[in-house]
Amino acid sequence: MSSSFLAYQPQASSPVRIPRVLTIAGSDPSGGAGVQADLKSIAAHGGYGMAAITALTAQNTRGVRAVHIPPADFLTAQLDAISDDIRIDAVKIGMLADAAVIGAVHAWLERTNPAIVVLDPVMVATSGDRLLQDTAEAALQALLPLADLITPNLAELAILLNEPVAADWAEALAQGKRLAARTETTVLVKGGHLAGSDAGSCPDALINTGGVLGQETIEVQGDRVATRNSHGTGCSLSSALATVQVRVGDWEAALREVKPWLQGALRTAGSLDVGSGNGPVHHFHHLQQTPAAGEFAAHLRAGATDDLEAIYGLDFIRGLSDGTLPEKEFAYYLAQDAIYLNGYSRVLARVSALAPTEDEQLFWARSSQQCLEVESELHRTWLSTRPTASAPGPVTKSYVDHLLAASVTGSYGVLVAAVLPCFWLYAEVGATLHARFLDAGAPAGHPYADWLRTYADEEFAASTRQAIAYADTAAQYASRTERDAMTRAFAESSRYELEFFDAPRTHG
Ligand SMILES: Nc1ncnc2c1ncn2[C@@H]1O[C@H](COP(=O)(O)OP(=O)(O)O)[C@@H](O)[C@H]1O
Ligand SMILES: Cc1ncc(COP(=O)(O)OP(=O)(O)O)c(N)n1
Repeated sequence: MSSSFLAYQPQASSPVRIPRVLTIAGSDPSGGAGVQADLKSIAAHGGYGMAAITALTAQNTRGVRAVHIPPADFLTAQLDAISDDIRIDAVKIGMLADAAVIGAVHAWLERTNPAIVVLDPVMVATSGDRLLQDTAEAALQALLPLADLITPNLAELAILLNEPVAADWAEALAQGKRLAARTETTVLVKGGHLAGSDAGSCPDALINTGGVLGQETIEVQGDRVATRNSHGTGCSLSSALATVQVRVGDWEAALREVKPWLQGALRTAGSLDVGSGNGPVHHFHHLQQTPAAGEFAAHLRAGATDDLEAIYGLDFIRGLSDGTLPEKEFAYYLAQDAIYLNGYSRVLARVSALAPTEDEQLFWARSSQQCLEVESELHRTWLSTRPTASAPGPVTKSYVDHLLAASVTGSYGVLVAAVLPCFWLYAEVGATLHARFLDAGAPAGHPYADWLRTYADEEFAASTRQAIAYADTAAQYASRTERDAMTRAFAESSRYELEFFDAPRTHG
């Protein structure tokens, strides 16, 4: 047992390993804001989340349809049930709905005096719907001094000061200072709704007149993420700050940790594909470790290097290139290729069926059809004058079986990775062979000249680039486990590409 483990005792004064954070807020059934966002945000920062619900909203990403406020006594019952039993390391307060609810929260805070209180003075949703009755504003003002951190957006800051909304960042900071002075607490001024010449960035600033911060104003700059999926950013930010503050005990450090996370949550929000309005942010984006665009494709290509080198070293490839390949082996290769293409076409049809977008569905369906066309063209031309084996050889059979097995996993990404080497490695080998043929002066008597010329197909090269891009995108949406399975499926198919080129020598 480590000494730090022994030092840990579950007493009121003991160090906190997992912050127990209570959100007192409204419910958003669409999961993007309110307690639902808070609980995700708390969990995303390693906290244990609890929720006492102040109000039920009927809302989605397009707006709020209705609000139901249960009796304030019942909120008190929820709060007491928690504080009578559980040590609360931090409290985040969100939608308070009306004066009776605020009264219940006010009384409970005074009774329990939690160590950390973050108050997000939710008044109006971004959709424009009111989340606090205007008759409750005085009660809210009275609650502000009980918080350790207040996190108003620009509109809320203006209402709390009874002033017009700040026209720029400098004015917002001045308003923040006035609110901090009046409430004698720390204020986080948020730049999410900045307009005009300041709208290019998204700064936030901690302001405090009472010496809690290192300086009176601490600005943390941030890039503005171009997205409409910002539903619940305020809720997510305030509950994340409450959670991290338990661990680090310093508002500036907490903000510097949370802000990049929130930017990532905004950047990846679109991948959630939730709703048709202002969608939610992706609270758990950091767990997915999404690869950057092109990164996964580069990883696959690097993994195929050895197989490609081995392909170039094969007698079959050398013979095809310099024209010394025995005709019998070429015929075997063509016959097996035709059999393979038939199976491959069926697998591509399955990829099309699993595709998440219409563009991808069309691409794979077209590729499936083209495979059949190439197969019948092979029979009509190259194979019409050569004896053909109608049974699949052992490599052809194993390769197609591997693809069929990948197609029953049900994962689009795994299947795309499995079919990709037949595009990618084939296109690279083809381009190299064609270039070698041209470098040799395209000798007229070369027995495989016509075949080598087919490798100069720009349409196939373009399809290959598209297939690689689709695999790369699929990896960005995949879990780490699925990406590993994609890597394995690609590697196995690459190996079969190598064996397929060698099969005429070993089985032909
Ligand atoms: N488009 C954006 N890009 C980056 N950060 C943003 C964006 N919109 C909001 N934020 C950040 O989200 C947090 C919430 O800000 P804001 O939108 O002003 O509050 P609210 O969600 O309460 O209206 C702040 O840290 C702000 O800087
Ligand atoms: C139940 C509930 N609480 C709060 C909000 C407002 O969320 P917020 O994080 O301030 O951001 P917007 O979604 O308004 O941008 C809400 N909508 N519902």
